[in-house]
Amino acid sequence: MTYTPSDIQLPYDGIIEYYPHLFSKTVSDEYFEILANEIHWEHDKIMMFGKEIITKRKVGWYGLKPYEYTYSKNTKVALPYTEVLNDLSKVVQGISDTTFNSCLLNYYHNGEEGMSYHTDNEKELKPRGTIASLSFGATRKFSFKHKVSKERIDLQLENGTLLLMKGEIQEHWMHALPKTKKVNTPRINLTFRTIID
Ligand SMILES: O=C(O)CCC(=O)C(=O)O
Ligand SMILES: [Fe+2]
Repeated sequence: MTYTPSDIQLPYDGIIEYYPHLFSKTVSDEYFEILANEIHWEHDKIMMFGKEIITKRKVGWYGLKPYEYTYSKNTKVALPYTEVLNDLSKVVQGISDTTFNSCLLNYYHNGEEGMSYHTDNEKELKPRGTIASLSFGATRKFSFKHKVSKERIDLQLENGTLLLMKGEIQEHWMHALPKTKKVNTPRINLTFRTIID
């Protein structure tokens, strides 16, 4: 099966590929349930204004090896892929023509949980490596903001959507999952990544 991305693009300095309905609603709902139940979800610790904060959002970190991943001065050791993570990894690898070895998962209980502007440029990651982001559950707005021009591009990430972030994008564009009072249901996001071995 070949998949065609939508024609949504960043105007310059990086590439996205956006696949609005990679999975049907039925299949996506099944993935949501399995991931909600089987992932070892933990609250995340981040540094904010020099203080350690425990997020309401929960995270999971999985890999083909027990990779260590440090962000905001917090180190996590990857758990082994589950069967579903293995299946999803194969699907996104086929579409993106990339080999991933790890997956960061985020569980947002509702719209009051989000992620502020950042780039996925941790030193463990392969430079300019593609990142594949799968979304299940509630539709949420996802925003890109250019570091210099401040131009903003918004997408809606629906249940069963795939977003690829490619090339130099992390050097020039930040991304965020803005908080919103309009969403009362949970969302799970998976970002498949390549850690340098
Ligand atoms: O939940 C999302 O869509 C974004 C997650 C994200 O940016 C990250 O995990 O680095
Ligand atoms: Fe990110």
